[in-house]
Amino acid sequence: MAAATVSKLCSSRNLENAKELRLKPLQNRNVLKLPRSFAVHRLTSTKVLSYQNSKGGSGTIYADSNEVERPWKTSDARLVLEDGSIWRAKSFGATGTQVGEVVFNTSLTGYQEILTDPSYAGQFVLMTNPHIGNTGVNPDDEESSQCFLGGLIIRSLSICTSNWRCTGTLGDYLAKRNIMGIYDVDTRAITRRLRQDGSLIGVLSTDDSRTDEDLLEMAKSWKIVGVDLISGVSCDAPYEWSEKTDSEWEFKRDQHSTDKYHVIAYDFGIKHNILRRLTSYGCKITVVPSTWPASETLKLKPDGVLFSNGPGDPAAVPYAVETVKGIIGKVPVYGICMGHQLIGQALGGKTFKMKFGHHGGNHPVSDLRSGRVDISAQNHNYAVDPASLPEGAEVTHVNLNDNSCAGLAFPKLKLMSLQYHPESSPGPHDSDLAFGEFVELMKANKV
Ligand SMILES: NC(=O)CC[C@H](N)C(=O)O
Repeated sequence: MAAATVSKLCSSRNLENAKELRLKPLQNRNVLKLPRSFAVHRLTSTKVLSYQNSKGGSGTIYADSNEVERPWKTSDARLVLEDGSIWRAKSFGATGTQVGEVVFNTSLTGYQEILTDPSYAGQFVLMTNPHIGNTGVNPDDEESSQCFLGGLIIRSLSICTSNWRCTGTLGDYLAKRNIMGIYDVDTRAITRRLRQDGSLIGVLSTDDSRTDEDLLEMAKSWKIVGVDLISGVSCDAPYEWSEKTDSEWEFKRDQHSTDKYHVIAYDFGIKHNILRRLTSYGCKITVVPSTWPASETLKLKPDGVLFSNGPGDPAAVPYAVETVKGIIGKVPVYGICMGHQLIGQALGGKTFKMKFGHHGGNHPVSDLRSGRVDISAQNHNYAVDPASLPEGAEVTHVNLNDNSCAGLAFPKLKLMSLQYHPESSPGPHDSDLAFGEFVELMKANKV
């Protein structure tokens, strides 16, 4: 059908009150020009235009996406998943081609803290909250000095920012850090696919010269299991940390210890808020690289040792497990996420890869000792198998969504660990008291 015929059809008297008009694919022109009397309201999907004409009639026109002239960008990026599915999207941030594991995160807020969480190295984060970018970015919400993740996948990119702390847009922020982002993609459908089939590797590309088959091959041949990712995100040399939570955000003003406990914090990809919360609880912290020997740590005679969060497969970093083995039983220790998994292995237990993991700020966790339920922030794809743990190790917390192990203690070894994030950032603060528990563990060991 030629464009002229389409115009005639649209403006014909018969159609003035029409509610729906279906167009066959245009053969001669690739642009559909609507007659003046039709003001296009919006493009509700790539195939649907809603309109209102000057006579008060309104309705919907269906057309093939590349036959409609639109004032905004058409899809210029592809996400090719290892199952062969291809998702067309629009790009923002950096351009290029990137491979990674796709995980979905159910947090409603905190995208900047998620982007700077080093535990996402090697992964694309898909936000299930459809509206992202509305609060822009600011200098205070950084959880590390860099974005280590592979890319960001969102449904809708906010066209404006509104927040009193905002100093820039999400798009500019990602472009500056060379991180790819895509939007206008069906994030619900991808999430359902991941929930059904488990984690999938994907390739994001804005490069038209790469074929779908080429990108699929790239996705299929890439591996994340068995790869040491912590060495790529850890610091190079030890450093001191002394920054507390900013007084504006501090919510437990009077309860913190005034004693100073010296904590050595192993940086497997540590989030700043773990360091801030420990400092607020009265700790003096020395952060050390992932390869820092246990003997050097013990020489410093710390009051306690923290094993941090970090990306990737805990079974792929035997050197870190050896370090943990060399320290537990000698000083009080606290493990968070990757740190918890390494402790599990150091005790002789096993870790396994979950179907699609836990990522989000709304996971219920039960403390089996008190019966208390916390809503927690989580970000992990692996878990400790409690059945593999030796006698003396106790499961202290379980995730109420799937009963997986969410916390461990070994009182004789003065050891505690959590699979989730008591420091939140982003997420609820319910489990903040765990930092106090660690301080109590160090206190009891001192007297
Ligand atoms: N946040 C973390 O420390 C993640 C732990 C580990 N890399 C996992 O995915 O299970």
